[in-house]
Amino acid sequence: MDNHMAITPEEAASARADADLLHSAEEIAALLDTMAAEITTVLGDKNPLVLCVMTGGVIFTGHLLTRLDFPLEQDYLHATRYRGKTSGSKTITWLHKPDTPLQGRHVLLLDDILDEGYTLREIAHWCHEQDAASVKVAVLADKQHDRRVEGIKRDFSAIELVDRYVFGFGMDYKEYWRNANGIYAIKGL
Ligand SMILES: O=P(O)(O)OC[C@H]1O[C@H](OP(=O)(O)OP(=O)(O)O)[C@H](O)[C@@H]1O
Ligand code: HPA
Repeated sequence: MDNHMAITPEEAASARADADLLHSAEEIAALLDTMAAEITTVLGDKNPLVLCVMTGGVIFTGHLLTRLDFPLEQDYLHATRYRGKTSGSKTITWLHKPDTPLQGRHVLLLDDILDEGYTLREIAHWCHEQDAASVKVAVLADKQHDRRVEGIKRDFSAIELVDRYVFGFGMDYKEYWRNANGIYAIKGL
């Protein structure tokens, strides 16, 4: 079943033209320097297994990893609940689980956004079930509202985001503009 709410490239271009820039690439770069220093303090001697949550986490992961100058291993997983829509279902769909065994590992999950929290809560729960020694969560953006589910918190975040639908730096608007170099908010959302 195709769950995407497809829009045309022209509609995507128009959404981008009307959007508000909330956080520039330069601002994000400086905030990622700070986050990398914090992560280094906590995990720099732990040989962590760093797991990128695809798809949205990919750009954040790329920018952050070049700032982590200590031994680590990297793998990825793909779990999704929005699937190209602007509101998510309460259950997530696993599209890929990491090949690297998690048992006894200090796991660092990297994702673009902590919004209602269903996605990272289920992923963190699964990591604990795999007997990870510890599970930490780093997100580029932590959206501020009172709809967060119980049982999930982030350990590191660069940006406290306003409660609007955003895109850019890995985050999509109907599968477009993950490539936007900054964080933008859709007009009216
Ligand atoms: O905190 P939540 O409300 O659960 O939302 C956050 C999740 O939603 C997005 O993923 P999405 O389901 O859109 O998958 P994608 O990254 O593959 O687009 C985002 O990348 C997070 O993983
Ligand atoms: O605001 C958002 N933008 C893009 N993807 C998302 N996934 C959860 N919230 C968001």
